[in-house]
Amino acid sequence: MIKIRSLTKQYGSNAVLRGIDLDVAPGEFLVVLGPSGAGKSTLLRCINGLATPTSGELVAAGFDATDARNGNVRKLRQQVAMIFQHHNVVPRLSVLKNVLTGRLGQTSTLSSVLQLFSRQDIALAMDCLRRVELEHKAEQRTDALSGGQRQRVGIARALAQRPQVILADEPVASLDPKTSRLVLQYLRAACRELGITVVCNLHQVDYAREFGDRIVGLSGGKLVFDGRGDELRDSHLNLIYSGLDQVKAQDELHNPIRHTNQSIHQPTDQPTEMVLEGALS
Ligand SMILES: Nc1ncnc2c1ncn2[C@@H]1O[C@H](COP(=O)(O)OP(=O)(O)OP(=O)(O)O)[C@@H](O)[C@H]1O
Repeated sequence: MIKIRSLTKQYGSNAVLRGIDLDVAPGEFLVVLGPSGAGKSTLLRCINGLATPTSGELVAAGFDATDARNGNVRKLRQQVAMIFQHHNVVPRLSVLKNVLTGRLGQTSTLSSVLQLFSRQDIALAMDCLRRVELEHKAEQRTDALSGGQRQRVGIARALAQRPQVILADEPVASLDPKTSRLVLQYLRAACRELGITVVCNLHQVDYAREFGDRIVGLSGGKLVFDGRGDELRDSHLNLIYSGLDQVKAQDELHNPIRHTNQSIHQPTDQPTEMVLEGALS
């Protein structure tokens, strides 16, 4: 479902992703672990076209994610939904309307502008709300919900897109442990039932072991672990969380980054918030 080869991403002289090779199978729940600044968000942003890779190959849901042309990115994002740490729901809209915004990419421009949704879209949105057990809140304003409930609305919105892939960027970072597990349970159950592939960035090793079919560890922009939760040992965690300097030093020794030969993209990628605001205006 996702195929990544020799992927690099540089922001100016900052080499954030340094040669990622990764395959994610259809229906797999993959967790990405790594310290702050390891490049986890950048990896997800490359997968759904929010950031343009500097070099390498990246195919997601059948689309070439290195092709930054508008038409291609739009089609890619229809198939690759995103869930964010801060929910990114619109507080003043009802829960149902928030979920329906997941259908905007599939409706005509006029319908989107007028926020006209078909009966099928509304039925689909209600089904997505049922999967996160929030159908009884459909007509409530979203700002009346708790943080955990808002994140469940975020999951329902992603599901309403009917994507092949969901990318979740630290979806439980601002939630308490009990709520975090509940949210991850909803995400995993819905994706299992619908056969959706998930790539989920997490900071919590326990949740990674509990929910991930597979875990990859990212450190200094390189993958330093790839295996099942029960294969993840303390030595791997040391490499993931303390190995930043070693990984970079080894890389400079064996595979120096050729700043002169690469096309270096300036940090002009679209911020996440802008994309969402654009979809709702
Ligand atoms: N748009 C951008 N412009 C310039 N630099 C960026 C941009 N986005 C990310 N970076 C840089 O890329 C590096 C990796 O950031 P990224 O957000 O991918 O890390 P992360 O592993 O997701 O961290 P965290 O766990 O804190 O979210 C950081 O040094 C960051 O400053």
